[in-house]
Amino acid sequence: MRAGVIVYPGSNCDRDAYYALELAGFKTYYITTRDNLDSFDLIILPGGFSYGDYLRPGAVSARESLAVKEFAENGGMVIGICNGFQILVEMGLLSGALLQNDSGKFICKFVELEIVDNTTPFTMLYKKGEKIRLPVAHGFGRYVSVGNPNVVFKYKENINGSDDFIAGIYNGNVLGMMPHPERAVDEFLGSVDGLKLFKSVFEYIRGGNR
Ligand SMILES: NC(=O)CC[C@H](N)C(=O)O
Repeated sequence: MRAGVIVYPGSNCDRDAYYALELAGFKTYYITTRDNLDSFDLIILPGGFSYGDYLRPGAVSARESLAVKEFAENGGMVIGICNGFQILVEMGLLSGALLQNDSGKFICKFVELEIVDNTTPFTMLYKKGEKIRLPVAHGFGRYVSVGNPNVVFKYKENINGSDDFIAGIYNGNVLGMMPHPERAVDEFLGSVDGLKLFKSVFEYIRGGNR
């Protein structure tokens, strides 16, 4: 199973994502938006400050990620984490918007989350209602929903003012989430709760559901 981690100018979680994907069993590659994506089973848009977060976080990257959009629209699996989630929303692949935290401050800490939906390709190895601990690190994580997004994760405490405590949503084959599962895949990182996410999607693809 082949996973591609898109490296934008300003990405800073690409190596963490690579490490997590390899642990879950993927053969992983660093790629750019100009690479051919046809041979990949999964594309990751990692966290960071792509294009310096100008004009809004994810705004510039979204407009140079047409190949990712096409990949997702053809049914390819895509995960956007933190800045990657911001890019997916700016691309219109996921609904809503990610605005500045209600505190106006950057938040960097472990938070508790609830698995709201374990029927997705990304969460099928978790239990419904399971509580997990993942780190967050964002200044623009306040999710404002438009329509009825499919909620996958909720914060236990509303750390950033998101509508309905929403921390992550999905739409078929596309997942976006503000917390960082790739930074919680080994005991020395303080939590292993993120690993099951990458293993879930690995198992899903291996089952021939691509
Ligand atoms: N860790 C990240 O991906 C940071 C996300 C984003 N640039 C923000 O500050 O909101």
